Order: sequence, then structure tokens, then C-alpha cells
Amino acid sequence: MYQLRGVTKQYRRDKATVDALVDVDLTIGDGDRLVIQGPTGGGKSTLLQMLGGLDRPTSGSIELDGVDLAKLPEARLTTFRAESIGFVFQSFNLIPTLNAQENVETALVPLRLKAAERRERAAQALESVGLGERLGHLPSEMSGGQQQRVAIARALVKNPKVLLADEPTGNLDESMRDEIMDVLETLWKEHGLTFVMVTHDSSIARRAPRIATIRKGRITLTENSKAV
Ligand SMILES: Nc1ncnc2c1ncn2[C@@H]1O[C@H](COP(=O)(O)OP(=O)(O)OP(=O)(O)O)[C@@H](O)[C@H]1O
Repeated sequence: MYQLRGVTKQYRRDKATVDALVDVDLTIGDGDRLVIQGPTGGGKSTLLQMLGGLDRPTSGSIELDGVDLAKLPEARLTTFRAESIGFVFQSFNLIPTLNAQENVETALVPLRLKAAERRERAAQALESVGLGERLGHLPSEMSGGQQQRVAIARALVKNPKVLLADEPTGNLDESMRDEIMDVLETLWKEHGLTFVMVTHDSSIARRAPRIATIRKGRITLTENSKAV
């Protein structure tokens, strides 16, 4: 479970200070699905980065299962990210010279598994996103939707507790968008993940049971009875 208390993030730009997050309190239960939406520059990505331990708050605490990520030494934060957090981004961030299988395997390198186990788990993860036939394909040989599926397999191959997605459908057309949302929602259910997703797309936001809206760094939470 995530417990954020009084989270503030300020960036300095030249002599000005930007308040990206202002006194954010937020609890996210295990297995919850939360969408973060709001106007551009509101603080959505900043909040996601805090949840993933990619950046630290200026003040406040970000506890995951009682461990405050804000205070974790850098080396432990890196291990925590490698083991517990799966990230999916708008621009798939695949390595162009590696095939699908090798891209997925990169997520297992920090876990020091044997090569054979890495290969097997990567193949299974690709199978679970419907790409079992494309293990040897390079990113340039796949559609945007397929590349995002590889990125999802890479995020989930390590069996993380949490999946964080920043505009995962932002670079996709409408049919691929629905396809990727179906994949993400199925995996969320199957793996019992805690799933937090940033989106600009209100038709996607409406599918989630809880919606956090961030404006000028301040958060408002809404329960959504029409979630799917
Ligand atoms: N590394 C940084 N240095 C300085 N300012 C930053 C940095 N990252 C974000 N900001 C500022 O913090 C504020 C929040 O940015 P953030 O990227 O979290 O917003 P967002 O809601 O995700 O926006 P978008 O929808 O455009 O991606 C913005 O004013 C942004 O310019």
C-alpha cells in the first residue's frame, strides 16, 4: 500500500521556483487501479515519478508498505525499482538493436537470474501479451501497438508489485489504444497489480474506479461508479 503524506515537489528554473506538487496526501491500496489526469503541466508525471522512486520529493513522505522512498539511499532505491516497479511510457523506450525477447530480458538483468531462466521468463511474458510468435522481431519490424506490448512485457516480466504507466496510449491510434488498454486491464487483474496510469484521454480515465485530478500541483480524488 502507498501512503503519501504532505508531498511537495519544487523545481528550480533559473531564479524561479515551480511548485509541481503541493501538499499531496494520497493512499493507494494493494491491487487498486488509479488514473491520474489533469491539465498539461499540472504535475501528473511528477507524481508518477515520485511513486516509482525515479525522483524524490522536496518534502513529505512516500511510503510503500511502510518503507519511505523519500529517505531510501540511492542504491536501495535502484534495487527497489528493479524488483518492485514496472514502468510503461508513451514512447515505448525499446532498444532498437535488440529484438523483442532481448528487450524484455533487459528488465531481468539486475535480478541476476541465469540466462536460461531469463530467456524462458521473457518468452512467457511476450506470450502473455500476445507476441509469442514475434520473439525475434526488432522494434522497427513491429507496429506501435506491438512495440507497446513488448514494453508491457518488459515491465511485467519481473513480477512487480506496482505498474506505473505514463500516457501508455499517447502515441497510438484509437483501435490500438483500446487494444493496449484491454491488455493492461487484463494483466492488472491477473497479476493483482497496483496500477497507476497518467492519461490525458478522458474516455480512458472513465474506465478506472478512482480518478485523481492534479491541477497546479494539487490533487482531488473522485470515486467513479461507472468503472469497467
Ligand atoms: N525537471 C524539471 N525541471 C524544472 N521544472 C520541471 C521539471 N519537471 C517538471 N517541471 C515542471 O513541473 C510542473 C509539472 O510538470 P509535470 O511534467 O509533472 O506535468 P504533467 O501534468 O505531467 O504535464 P504534461 O501533461 O504536459 O505531461 C510543470 O510546470 C513543469 O514545467
